[in-house]
Amino acid sequence: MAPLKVTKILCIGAGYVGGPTCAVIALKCPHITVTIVDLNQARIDAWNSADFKLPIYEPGLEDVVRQCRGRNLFFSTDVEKGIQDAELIFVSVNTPTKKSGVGAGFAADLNYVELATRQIAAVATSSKIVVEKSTVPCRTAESMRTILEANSKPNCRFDILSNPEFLAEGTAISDLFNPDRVLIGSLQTPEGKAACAALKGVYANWVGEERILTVGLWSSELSKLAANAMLAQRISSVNALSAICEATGANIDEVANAVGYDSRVGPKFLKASVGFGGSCFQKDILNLVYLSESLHLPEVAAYWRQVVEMNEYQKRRFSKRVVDTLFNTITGKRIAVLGFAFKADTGDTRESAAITLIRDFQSERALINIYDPQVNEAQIWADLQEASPGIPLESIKKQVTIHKSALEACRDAEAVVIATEWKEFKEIAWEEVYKHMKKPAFVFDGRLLVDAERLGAIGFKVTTIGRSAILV
Ligand SMILES: NC(=O)c1ccc[n+]([C@@H]2O[C@H](COP(=O)([O-])OP(=O)(O)OC[C@H]3O[C@@H](n4cnc5c(N)ncnc54)[C@H](O)[C@@H]3O)[C@@H](O)[C@H]2O)c1
Ligand SMILES: O=c1ccn([C@@H]2O[C@H](COP(=O)(O)OP(=O)(O)O[C@H]3O[C@H](CO)[C@@H](O)[C@H](O)[C@H]3O)[C@@H](O)[C@H]2O)c(=O)[nH]1
Repeated sequence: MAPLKVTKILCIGAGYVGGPTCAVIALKCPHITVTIVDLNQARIDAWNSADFKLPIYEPGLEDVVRQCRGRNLFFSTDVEKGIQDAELIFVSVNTPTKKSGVGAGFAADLNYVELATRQIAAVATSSKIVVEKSTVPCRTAESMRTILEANSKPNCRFDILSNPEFLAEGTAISDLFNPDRVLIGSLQTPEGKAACAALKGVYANWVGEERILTVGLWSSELSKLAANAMLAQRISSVNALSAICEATGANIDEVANAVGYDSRVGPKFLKASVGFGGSCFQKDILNLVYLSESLHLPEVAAYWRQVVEMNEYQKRRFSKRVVDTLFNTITGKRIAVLGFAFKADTGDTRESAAITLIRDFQSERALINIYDPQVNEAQIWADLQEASPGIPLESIKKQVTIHKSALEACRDAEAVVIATEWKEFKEIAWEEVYKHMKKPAFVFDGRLLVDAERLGAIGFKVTTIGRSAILV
């Protein structure tokens, strides 16, 4: 069966994945018309804004959108028209952890995927390739196929592919330009293979064939969960070792470097931290835990669950170290938290370790100053409110202040806590910060970011994750 040459693509979901991924497809494939739709009008308005104030911050994204928007890249809320026109549809909607019902706290909430699938079935009047872009549990494509086939019109067939996304926020555009691999899963039928070839043809416009892996549907779905679980496992492993370093005098940077030199281990993703955050790692591991339990594999479930438990322990351990070091109480003390995003180069705050730390400091009745170069105030207040249900925003605002610069946030503080690895925190005028802080002035580096010896020489008392003594 000759593969279809795709000319019209729709993406349902204009979020962190759908937006950048399909903008890059539009850039690299000028012969393809790409439309990205979302139910969220404000989000679509931001993608269409005249001054390119896009709804997500991602280095290089604005440049891509400037080149294609209005040419072969369109953003819209007209989901139905988008479905009717497209030959290939990416489903790139959110799949958060379920908050209630069966599997609450572990299983993925597939409601958005199901609603999008039902809408495709209801509206489509011609055959479509439907591509699962969202991260989903193994065998979700089967449910999508059942829904589509049960609701399809005559002469309308649907082929389902799995094409999980591996981009990391903050480096999304370079990851998309130059991916380690593109993974496409399909049924191993002639129709499935033809659909797979059609999608492969899209990526082949800029990705070398040797990096486009084609596999079975279920392997593709599971590979996405497996990749995230193994990446997060590396961080939890190094964070577990950081606790041993703090207790023994070993230095986690030196240990990670020595271990990473082994080519079988490799140097990447071994940076000890205050804990991993982001919308994916925890959600996807919990999803894997739920899948393992559903398959009656309790030992496998317990193994992966420990990766998340170690991450919680790491956050708790860090907050406690702050309290212990500040003479066992932070009540009424001013603490500057530098960074609110879950990692540098993004404005995304989902599952950010900073939120947990601030909540812990709030419950110790500290006064907290926050500064982040990208996260807007409204987002910070929304996250803090969600983290402390039942506490009115006015009460939170009595304890927490948001500042417009690091210097301002550190003024009159007793301690600075580095929660996100923004490069600008490395380059702050630390001498100036020191002058304006209460003494002794403490720095807690949760990201192995600053030069502890240099700060020590200025006069700071520095506590670094994975290092034992306070440097004076
Ligand atoms: N964020 C990442 O870095 C990343 C990376 C790889 C994979 N993923 C996965 O990709 C998926 C999407 O993640 P995201 O971060 O882009 O989520 P997101 O919340 O930023 O975006 C999802 C968008 O889908 C829209 N939506 C939901 N249902 C819809 C419908 N029926 N019709 C139209 N729009 C609809 C929402 O309004 C939202 O704007 C998730 O499964 C996630 O696990 C995320
Ligand atoms: O050595 C490291 C590396 C990362 N982190 C932290 O881990 C979290 C996640 O970082 P990263 O993986 O870089 O960002 P994400 O955007 O969450 O990307 C992950 O999750 C995506 C969503 O599934 C996948 O597509 C990506 O491949 C996968 O890296 C962040 O809080 C980082 O600060 C560390 O603490 N130490």
